[in-house]
Amino acid sequence: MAQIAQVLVDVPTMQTNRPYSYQIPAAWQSQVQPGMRVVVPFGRGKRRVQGFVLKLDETTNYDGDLKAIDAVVDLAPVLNPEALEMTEWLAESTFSFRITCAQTMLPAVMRAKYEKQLRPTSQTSATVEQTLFKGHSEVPFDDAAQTPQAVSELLRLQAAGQVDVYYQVKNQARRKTQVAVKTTLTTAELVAAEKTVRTGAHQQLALLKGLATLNGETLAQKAFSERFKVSEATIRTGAKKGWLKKVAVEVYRDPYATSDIQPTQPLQLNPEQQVAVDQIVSAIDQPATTTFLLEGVTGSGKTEVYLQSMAAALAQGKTALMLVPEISLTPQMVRRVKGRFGKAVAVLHSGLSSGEKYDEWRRIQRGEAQVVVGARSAVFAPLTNLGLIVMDEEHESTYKQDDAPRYHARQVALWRSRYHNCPVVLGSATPSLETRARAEKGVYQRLVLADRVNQRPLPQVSIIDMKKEMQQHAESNFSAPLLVALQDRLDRHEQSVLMLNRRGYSSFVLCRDCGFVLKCPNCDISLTLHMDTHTMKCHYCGHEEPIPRVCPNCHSRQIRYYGTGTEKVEEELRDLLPDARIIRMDNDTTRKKGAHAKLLAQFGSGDADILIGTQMIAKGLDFPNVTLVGVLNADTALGLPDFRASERTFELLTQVSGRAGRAEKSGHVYIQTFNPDHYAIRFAQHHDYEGFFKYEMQVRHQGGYPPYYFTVQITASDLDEAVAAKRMYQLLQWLRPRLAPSTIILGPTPKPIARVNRRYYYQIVIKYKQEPNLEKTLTTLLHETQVQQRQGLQIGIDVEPLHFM
Ligand SMILES: Nc1ncnc2c1ncn2[C@@H]1O[C@H](COP(=O)(O)OP(=O)(O)OP(=O)(O)O)[C@@H](O)[C@H]1O
Ligand SMILES: [Zn+2]
Ligand SMILES: [Zn+2]
Repeated sequence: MAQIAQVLVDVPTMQTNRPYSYQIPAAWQSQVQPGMRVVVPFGRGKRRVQGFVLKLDETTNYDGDLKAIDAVVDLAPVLNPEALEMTEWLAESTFSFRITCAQTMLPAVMRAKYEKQLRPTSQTSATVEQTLFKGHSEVPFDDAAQTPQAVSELLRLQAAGQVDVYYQVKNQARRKTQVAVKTTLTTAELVAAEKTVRTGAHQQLALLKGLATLNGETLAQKAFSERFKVSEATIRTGAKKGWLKKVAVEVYRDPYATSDIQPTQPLQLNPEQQVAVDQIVSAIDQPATTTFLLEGVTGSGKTEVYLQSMAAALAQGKTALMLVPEISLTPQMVRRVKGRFGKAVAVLHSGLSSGEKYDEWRRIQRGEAQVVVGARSAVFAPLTNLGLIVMDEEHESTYKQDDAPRYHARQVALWRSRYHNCPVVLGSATPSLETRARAEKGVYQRLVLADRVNQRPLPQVSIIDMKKEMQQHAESNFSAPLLVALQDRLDRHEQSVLMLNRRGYSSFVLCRDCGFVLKCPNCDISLTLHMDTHTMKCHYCGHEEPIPRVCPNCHSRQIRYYGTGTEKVEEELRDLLPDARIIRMDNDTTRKKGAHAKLLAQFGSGDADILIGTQMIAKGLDFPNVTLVGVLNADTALGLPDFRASERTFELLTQVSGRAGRAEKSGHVYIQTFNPDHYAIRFAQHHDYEGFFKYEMQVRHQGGYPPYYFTVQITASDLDEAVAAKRMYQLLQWLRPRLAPSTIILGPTPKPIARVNRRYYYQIVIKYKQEPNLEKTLTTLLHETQVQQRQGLQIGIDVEPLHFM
């Protein structure tokens, strides 16, 4: 019998991938299994930490006395064998710690929370007692560590043994339970009990009759008292007399319980859809680990392809996972999947309360849900026997996590596909360049839906040159042609969508006369405005210059920060079109839970004529009566200091254009821009993804950017700017000799928003084609910087970062 457990411990300040051995107390030896969480003593003193059991051993080669496991948190493993194996791969490929990976796979409520407390020691001086503890036996660390000075003072006291930092494990996952009734008496005993009740006690008789119908099952107390018309007081009496027991039963919180989703039937596929479904289903049947790229124009019916392929997996007794960028933004998708698969569907996304998420997660873990729809972290859903993984809008950057482990859900999906031997479908109208390039090489199999369903044409797109418009209408957000089109839709009772691009607000300057954006002379990337230093900086190479007062290109004085808010746009539109009914969707109007879905439902039911919004309205919406789409400012994303700026702009314009004319009536799109000749805008005008792909690949090739190069970003942050900067320069010295001469290292440079949360950020970008030493070097870096983390400096490693800001 296993007596030793290998435990991955969670020590926030001293992470390691090496498991520690613990004795399993005799009483638990048959219970403890890999994948369970346990609480173990760690280090000296009374410190307790949480950990995951990785493995069981009969013996240990450790000589000393092994400490014993203190408590078992779970009654059954929370990480299955697949998840345990995945932590190892994920930690290696993202340069993070296994414990962080293990926790990422669980719903937030199940992650260990620690309360960090300061406690006095036997060596605490009287002054420290008075100033820090003020007579208390412990004080919260965060209260005491308000300033950098306070932190360094605490570190000094800790080093001198005057204070102890103490971590308290908290487990916050709570099941929701309900009181239910249950009887242990036989039918004969219940009948006998009836004789003991006086004849007038109708309620008690009803109670006994009711209990007799239960056949030993439990029934919620509320349902019981409604069904048999007995009061709670009578049930209490029954419990006293020993007729029944009150028990707590678990109930699931169902986030979609109140919604009225109509069941749907599979649609008759068109020939292109049929080809796609046939290919995918054949890979499910084989089974094969093929990765498909489903490249289908907006409104081509990709969703129906996903649904019918998923149905094929279910028909084989397998499960299906469908990833979507952010469900709260696309409530329509959840409805479609639930409509087709009903109760078999579990939904995981950030819009749910943590309790709801926990319940959905357990339904999946227990095999009660065969289909999972969810955002990024749903890629870890504990589905067994996977038959298909679908990733909708695969180009979306929300699939990449910003904090450690900095994983991309696509990478995890591909790993799981190999584990389960099942296909993956990556779907998009605008695939990421990386994905499309892989399909070109034959790594992914490309499936194309070239036409919209029912031969609907893609909308006509007009580009409006705002430099000319500005000369005529000065400061308006609306060009003359767009206004005419809006009025026209009002007259015809059709709907319009207006998008205001808020990405990259005011962080760059643009000439309103010639559209000029200031670029770095070395990198051909836009310079970013830094108001703190009043300079323009390049975030790739560090180049810096003063903010221009006149346009370097045309000498106009109309050079300014570009930007305008949704609220201002709404106001102006109400002036211009007083009769229009307008809905505004932005961060302000959608903060409340469910607000998104509500506003969209309102628009969908025809309660408004115009929907104004930020990027959040660009994607996935399928409203038949929308025939006009207007983009107020196509340029803001173009000005970002990021080599993906053109790709993002093309993608956004194509996606938002795709909202127009999806049903019988044809659509029209107006794109307002200061750069009417930019290739990203031209290709979007012609719905020409393939043309854009070829052109952009050349640009990337010339600039030495992905997918021709791999990139890794390393950031350092500290409360003290000098410490962060100095550490980055040391890091550069340390890295250079360890990496191949052909590898390019850019920086260090301060990050565009150099100071966030009182911390200063500096970054280095490594670009390489082949770098045999990378893995070893970065793993060493990860482990060595642990010591510095303790002193407040934080190092982050990001493989293939999606944002360079
Ligand atoms: N075979 C079909 N016959 C009839 N209607 C269909 C068929 N396939 C899909 N549709 C309908 O066409 C519309 C567009 O489909 P869908 O929303 O799946 O497009 P999409 O490719 O996901 O577009 P986008 O990329 O813009 O989100 C939907 O209303 C859908 O119900
Ligand atoms: Zn100019
Ligand atoms: Zn530069």
